[in-house]
Amino acid sequence: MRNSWADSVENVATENVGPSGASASTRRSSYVPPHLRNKPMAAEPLAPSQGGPLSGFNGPTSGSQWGASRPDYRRQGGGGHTGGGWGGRGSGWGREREVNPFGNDADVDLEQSFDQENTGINFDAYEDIPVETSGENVPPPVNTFAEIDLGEAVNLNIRRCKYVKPTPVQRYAIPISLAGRDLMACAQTGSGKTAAFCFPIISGIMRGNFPQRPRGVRTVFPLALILSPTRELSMQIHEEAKKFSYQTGVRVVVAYGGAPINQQIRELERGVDILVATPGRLVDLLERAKVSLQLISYLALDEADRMLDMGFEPQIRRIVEQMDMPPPGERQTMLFSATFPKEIQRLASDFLANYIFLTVGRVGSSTDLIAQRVEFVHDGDKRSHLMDLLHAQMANGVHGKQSLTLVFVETKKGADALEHWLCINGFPATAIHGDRTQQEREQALRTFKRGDTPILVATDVAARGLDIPHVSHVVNFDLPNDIDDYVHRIGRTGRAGKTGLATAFFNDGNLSMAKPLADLMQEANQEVPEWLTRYASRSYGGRNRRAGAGRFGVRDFRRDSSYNRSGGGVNYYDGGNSSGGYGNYSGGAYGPGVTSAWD
Ligand SMILES: Nc1ncnc2c1ncn2[C@@H]1O[C@H](COP(=O)(O)OP(=O)(O)OP(=O)(O)O)[C@@H](O)[C@H]1O
Repeated sequence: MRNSWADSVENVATENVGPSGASASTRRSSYVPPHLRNKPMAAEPLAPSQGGPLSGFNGPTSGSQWGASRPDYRRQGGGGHTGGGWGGRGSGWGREREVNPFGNDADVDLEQSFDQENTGINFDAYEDIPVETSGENVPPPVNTFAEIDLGEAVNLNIRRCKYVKPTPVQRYAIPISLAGRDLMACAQTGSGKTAAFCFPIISGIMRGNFPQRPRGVRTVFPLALILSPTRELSMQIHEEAKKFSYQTGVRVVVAYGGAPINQQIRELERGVDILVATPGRLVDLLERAKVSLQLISYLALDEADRMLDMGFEPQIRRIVEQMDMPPPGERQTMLFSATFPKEIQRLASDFLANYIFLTVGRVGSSTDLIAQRVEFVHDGDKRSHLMDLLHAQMANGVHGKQSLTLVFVETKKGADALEHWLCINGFPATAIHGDRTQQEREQALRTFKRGDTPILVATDVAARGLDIPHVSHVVNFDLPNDIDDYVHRIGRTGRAGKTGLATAFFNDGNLSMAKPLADLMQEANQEVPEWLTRYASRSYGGRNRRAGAGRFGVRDFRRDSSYNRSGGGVNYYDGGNSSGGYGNYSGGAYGPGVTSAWD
């Protein structure tokens, strides 16, 4: 029996994070799940018996790791999966047929080698990108996928994805992760971070021998957990991870709020290796003892700075530190984002052990692929100004299925009102925000992606991570209050080496953004209007992470002279190196992020 959407209402309430940052579920803090009862909080984890993330990957040149087949362990736990054929890679799903995530494309071009260019991706755009690593014994980067031993099944999927060579963040992050190292990675929007954490996790699970999962319980024991801040981003990561793990025998399941939890539980019970989840729904599943984190060997936080800011931190700490997940050092932890304020780095370091800090491109910078314009527009003139932009786009043929426009506004009400106004003025539009049902949110994204409604009006719920092809123009109808949010918003265009345009409407209500915006545009070699420079030079205050930051924003906070670990001042970055020029970071005040329509 399928659950109705009404069933999920209660779960939505549980999932949503209130302005205080506490979810309904976190308030039920006295509840102890059955599998944790009579146990100390930090239960001793069942360490992977061999081949786990810390057990000696010999580096990209060490030959194949693919001798042994995977043990048939999944039928012990979850209780739901009865099909055979879990053991072999590429053996499909036993009696359950694995859906081909590539559709009809699955079998094309598999003979082609990685050397053959077959996509329109402009990798030259990334040629001179500055890269910096810090930490001990940083593994060297690779230049090609062929240099990395990800296994034949994953290699086939990389070809099916038409990835010809690794992006810069992948070149550095994948060898680091395959070597079992913890990683805090900062790379520009649209530069392929999802694959950078998925590939090592999938190949690690394929390579590893993990302990048998307990029999006779209905709790499931994933081996990897990927957390992301929004439902749509979790769904997207799930879709990507399914492609990367097609016919590997690695099973990926997603759990997010706003959708029926019972359906997700049934899906989990059929077996799960990699769980992709939003924090609120995961806490719910943990409290119901449907999921145990005892066997987690890999933890990835996408949009990690967002996950650790004021809105999410308590939930993340609860999941990572107060349930049954193995501690840092016994699991491998990877944090990824395009922005990483120093205060967040400091918090994040609690989750990591002897980690490597990697920056590809200037930390928190926008990519040069995005042409940025800023225009002075009074609030009352914004609609007609937007209309002018849209008419000009149409006149230039830049409108329609191949040329989507994403318009960011500050409030949910504002999103609804602008969507309505655009529609009645002849511009098919849709909207996405936190007050819409999950069905409506997904429908809005679908019609936008298809180009049926080539304009999407969105709150910040769509600001991070979403990879929507053909978004050619991002309009900041209302500017955010935080420059990092601006970076993520405009990053919905100019992805994977393609170019894009971002237009911001600025007025006296955005004074605190003047300086960070002018600095950011300058960094990205954009033309800064004189009037904005004048506003910036008046140096309005405001709670901005980047206010006062040096030219290249934040870098590894351990490099600060004030950083002192255990009073010993351990120098964690001696082994680091950099290519490309970084200026000196001169410190920046991080203020609390503005929580809005997040999951
Ligand atoms: N090696 C590659 N070759 C070609 N395309 C790639 C490669 N790696 C990733 N991509 C594509 O690049 C696009 C952006 O990737 P992804 O969504 O992982 O970016 P991201 O860095 O996570 O962005 P954001 O910071 O916005 O979350 C996707 O469409 C993805 O399929």
